[in-house]
Amino acid sequence: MKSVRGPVNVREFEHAARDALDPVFYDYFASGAQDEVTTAANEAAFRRLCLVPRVLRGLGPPGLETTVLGHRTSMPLLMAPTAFHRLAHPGAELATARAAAGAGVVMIAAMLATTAIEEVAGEARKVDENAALWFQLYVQPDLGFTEAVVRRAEAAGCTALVVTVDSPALGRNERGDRNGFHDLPPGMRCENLREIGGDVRGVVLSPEISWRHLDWLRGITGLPIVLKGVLHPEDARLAVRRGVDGLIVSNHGGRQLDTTPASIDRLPVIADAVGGEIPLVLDGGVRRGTDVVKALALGASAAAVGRPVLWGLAVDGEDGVARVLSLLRAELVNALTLCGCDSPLSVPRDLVVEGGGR
Ligand SMILES: Cc1cc2nc3c(=O)[nH]c(=O)nc-3n(C[C@H](O)[C@H](O)[C@H](O)COP(=O)(O)O)c2cc1C
Ligand SMILES: O=C(O)C(=O)c1ccccc1
Repeated sequence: MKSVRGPVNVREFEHAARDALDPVFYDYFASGAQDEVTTAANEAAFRRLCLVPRVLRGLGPPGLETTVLGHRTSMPLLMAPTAFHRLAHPGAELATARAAAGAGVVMIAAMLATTAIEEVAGEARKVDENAALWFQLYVQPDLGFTEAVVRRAEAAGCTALVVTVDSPALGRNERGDRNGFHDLPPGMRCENLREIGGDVRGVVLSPEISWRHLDWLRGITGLPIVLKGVLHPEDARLAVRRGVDGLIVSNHGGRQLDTTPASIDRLPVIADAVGGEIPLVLDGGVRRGTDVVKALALGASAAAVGRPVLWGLAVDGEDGVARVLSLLRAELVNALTLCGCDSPLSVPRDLVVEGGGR
């Protein structure tokens, strides 16, 4: 039998990416904060959770199409925002955007991208004129600058703002310290930060950012606002009360506060707190179709992937990202079928039990 060339799952993509990348850049992508307890916990938690399939349900093949925040998506998987795609591949965010648009999934473009949001949006639209692009924002104490960035995202046609709220300071990245990696290499800039010179060191992750800034943001833009990085049910309740449109249950891939719980382990309490009022997206450690099914069962409308996209990009640019997305799509079809589910909306809570649970 002819063997398949290239990685056959996300884990193999990571290994291939490690071979392809400058070790300093690989460390930047792979690392978590401090002891990387949370980064490891995210994946470990999915392995601990078990699926209990239903049988003889007589269903057809599952359809994966669904909506998140009113946006149609070809599957319940989004691209989480990640900074600095140019470190992975010269195609950078343009390659990622083409792959996302080609696969019909929402790309959440990072404020700290190495390609301008206008160019990313233009490229996505060449592939699919209805391609969905959301914009991730770090609210800056300089509100004038923050507003300028929001206006650029709006003008580029982004259809939601993802406000990252788990970053009142930057997590302590010790691999970066060891490697002396604190700035982009020459020739690379944060193209959404042109107004402040394009230097990532100009970005302020400030503990002064508060719900008042959210109210201000609500007042200056009509875009739906999604908070990224909520882990406490009380914050989820406050978000609903403040008119937030969606939440990403996330610990930033373990890159901010180390020793937070695995994000999938927080999903049930957050889902209880919001009671279906607003959609939830889960990210952190999603590496398999079965992981997506677990997130759906525990209350998410969709999951999102960060590093898997970067591994695909590092291995083969747009084609590598496209391959990662198609592997996850095929795994998701297979997992839903084996679970006895025919759509992302019909994944019951009792499909998931703790390891050894009843
Ligand atoms: C290299 C890298 C850069 C990231 N940059 C950002 C960022 O600029 N803004 C943000 O909100 N989250 C950022 N994240 C966090 C991701 O959006 C996401 O929460 C996380 O990667 C999910 O975990 P996973 O990598 O295990 O899929 C970054 C993650 C990585 C790995
Ligand atoms: O690396 C990250 O996870 C991230 O969000 C970030 C934050 C500030 C500067 C560069 C990247």
